[in-house]
Amino acid sequence: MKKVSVRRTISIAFMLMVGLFMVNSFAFAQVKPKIAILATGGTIAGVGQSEVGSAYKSGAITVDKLLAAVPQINNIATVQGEQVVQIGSQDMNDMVWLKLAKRINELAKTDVQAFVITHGTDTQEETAYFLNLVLKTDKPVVLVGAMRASTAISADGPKNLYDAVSCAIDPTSKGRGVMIIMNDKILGADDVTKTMTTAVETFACPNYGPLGIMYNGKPMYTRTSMKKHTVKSEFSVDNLSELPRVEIIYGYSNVTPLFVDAAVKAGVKGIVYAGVGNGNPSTTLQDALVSARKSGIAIVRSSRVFSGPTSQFDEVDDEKCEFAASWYKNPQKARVLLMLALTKTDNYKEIQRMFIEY
Ligand SMILES: NC(=O)CC[C@H](N)C(=O)O
Repeated sequence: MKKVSVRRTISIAFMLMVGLFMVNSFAFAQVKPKIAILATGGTIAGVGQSEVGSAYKSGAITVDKLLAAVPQINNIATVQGEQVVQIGSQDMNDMVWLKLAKRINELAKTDVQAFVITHGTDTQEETAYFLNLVLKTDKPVVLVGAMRASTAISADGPKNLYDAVSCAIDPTSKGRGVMIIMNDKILGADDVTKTMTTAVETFACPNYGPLGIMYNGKPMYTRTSMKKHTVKSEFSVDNLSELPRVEIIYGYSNVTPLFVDAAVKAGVKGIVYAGVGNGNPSTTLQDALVSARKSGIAIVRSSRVFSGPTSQFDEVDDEKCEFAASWYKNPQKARVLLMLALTKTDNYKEIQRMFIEY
């Protein structure tokens, strides 16, 4: 009788342990968040001629190879990789933006919990800002790149990619708008820009400061963006098959209306003027921009100066000229916002409102 009950106790204990193990491993499998990594190319996928030289080809390796270099990611997330394009980001264009945005909006409706986009650094800030304005999700979306090719000594891509995944799967990253992770920093799409051509420490938010830092694989946030983005944005790519054409024209001393005239002739819908100082055009340039405006082209004044606002009511009478001032948007981000603004309106007052809100 005693023997039977001892045996029974042992077998019950054994079954309990097996049960516990199964529940545990099931729970563990459940805990790993599902993440989509959308690859577009860039130096992070770059292959160099040597480990020490700077010459390399960007976008040379695929998403699978990229992920194979960082097996640690499999410990923290279940990854679904997709190769969207395989380009240097100097070749990024509106069509890829629309494709990327539509794909993320579609995946956001599934059980994918977060998104990481690998991207070349040259135009990474523009893609980030575009997505920030058109994605209809509060699931975390993080762009990541590298300054050193994957074959270089001390390649920065693997750590940046691990940080990007860690940031994206963290519950505190929800609803913060699109972010860029580079070199331990978490940078908001509304302000982030590339500040040095070759350095690893190149991305910064010159006006608002970073959103936080990555520390031991965890995001430590110190700031939240006050600008409208993602689910609160009025812009949508749902019915768009192309974007209105907007060109950027650069300001300098002795500038002539040559490029404004060319833009008008080419039939652009908007011009961003990267003016000197507080977005100032020369007298002749201003006349050319006013006549472009009169012909129906939207004009936004921005600045070639690295930081600070291009503010209204300074040396240019924006009301009289029917211009909008870009405030904290640099010319390349101003172009993104103006393209989306033009999908809604060409009223300069409305466009000005958007430049204040986004
Ligand atoms: N560091 C980089 O990613 C630059 C490589 C390339 N020009 C690109 O932007 O894709």
